[in-house]
Amino acid sequence: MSTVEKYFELVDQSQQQFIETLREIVGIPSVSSDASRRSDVVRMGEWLQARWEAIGAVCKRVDPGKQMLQGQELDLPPVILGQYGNDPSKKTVLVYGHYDVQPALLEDGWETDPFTLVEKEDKLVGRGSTDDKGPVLGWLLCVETHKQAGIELPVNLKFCWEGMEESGSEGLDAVIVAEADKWFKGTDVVCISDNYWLGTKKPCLTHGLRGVSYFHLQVEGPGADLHSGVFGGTVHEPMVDLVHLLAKLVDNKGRIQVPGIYDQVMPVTEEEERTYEGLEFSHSALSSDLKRDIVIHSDERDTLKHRWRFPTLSIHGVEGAFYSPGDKTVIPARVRGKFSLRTVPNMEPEKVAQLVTRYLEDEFAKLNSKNKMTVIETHAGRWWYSSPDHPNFRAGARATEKVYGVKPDLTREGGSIPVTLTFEENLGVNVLLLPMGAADDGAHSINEKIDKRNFIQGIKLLGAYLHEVAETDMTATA
Ligand SMILES: NCC(=O)N[C@@H](Cc1c[nH]cn1)C(=O)O
Ligand SMILES: [Zn+2]
Ligand SMILES: [Zn+2]
Repeated sequence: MSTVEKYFELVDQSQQQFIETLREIVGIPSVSSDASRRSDVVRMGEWLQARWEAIGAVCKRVDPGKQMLQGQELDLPPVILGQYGNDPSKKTVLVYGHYDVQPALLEDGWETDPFTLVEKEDKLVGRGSTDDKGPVLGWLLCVETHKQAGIELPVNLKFCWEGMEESGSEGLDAVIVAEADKWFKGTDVVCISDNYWLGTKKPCLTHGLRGVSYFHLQVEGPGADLHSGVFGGTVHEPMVDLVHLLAKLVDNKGRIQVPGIYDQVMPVTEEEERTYEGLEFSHSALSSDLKRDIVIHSDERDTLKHRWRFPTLSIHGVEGAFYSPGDKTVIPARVRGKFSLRTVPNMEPEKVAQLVTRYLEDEFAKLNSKNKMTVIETHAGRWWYSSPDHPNFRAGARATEKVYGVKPDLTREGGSIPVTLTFEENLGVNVLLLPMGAADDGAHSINEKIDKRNFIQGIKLLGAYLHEVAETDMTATA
């Protein structure tokens, strides 16, 4: 039996124990966007540091500074840097993941408490199970299992765990820039497990991500909320202005209405057209996931293009609006609409912000409103595109074949992990995205889950990848 097979066998034997550990960390509600949960985010980072140190990793906790959140000044959660092994004859792999999660409330529609991991048939349901606690834990369990089995890790492992990814990775870029020639020195390749398969059956490797530019559109009117019976029709209502402006941003076919926004978008080439062929992706599976057929496009390739390589604009919510049950006849005094654009090659965030702001100012001027409008860009992360023709991807493909017995699809992703580009640019090495979860996991949604199979096979995949990297000449071109 080869060392990798021995590792696989031990992973299989440890399944229930691995699930219990996932249960423990899903139970830490590390929601980075909620000031009242900040101590839980920090606790989660400290949990990871303690567990890695317990197996002999050398860790460094970096506290990246402060932030203002919900009117409070808070310490940003720690970035946990670490190193396991320091053998100059081995390659060094840097892995990244995030230990914070999206908010989740039972009343959002969860069938069970979001922060209690529930085993439901073949699923492990709980906030963070797939995004990104399952994969982050996967790396730890992979190394712990090697140690327990007496199998030498074939590479040196560096890691970087952050607690602000779901809130724009505030503070992280500065840490990476500062540590590029220090903590991260000697890194040969980077691997990130924080995205999903295209479908539910076939694994994939990912070589592109969209960027994200997030905006708050604030409209301020009277000094306090007003009675609509007394003031309706006699004052400029902030909500009326806001709804009008939000409706001007995008049409119901997904076409962004901001002039100039498509000018920087790279045209589709014939070579790119071919990359959409033969992928595990279908509208019927997508509609069944969505529980209703609400897909805009009729051609599957168009859906993928609008997910991967065209910009999109989504409206997320309105702060300050009346949203409780009942019929309160209020005119809200100040409202903030929140929306974001997903950006693609070759869009520049600065240009996007300029176009969006100018357009909203022009549209607001047409309203002749006496309210005050402000456009605030709260965070922006850049898109990333890389050629999959690199030995790091070949190592990922071989590992996938070993675990799943199929060649992985090559995909891009509609979501954003801005740190990917920061690593690539500052460390000058290739980055592979190696997802663990499947398309129907419901990341950011209610009832988020990871299939037991993906979790367990995923832990094997991460280990197999490290063994493949060790045997791959990272300087060889195809
Ligand atoms: N798994 C990656 C992910 O979910 N990324 C977030 C990043 C983000 C940006 N702003 C807030 N969160 C995403 O929405 O793509
Ligand atoms: Zn994530
Ligand atoms: Zn996420």
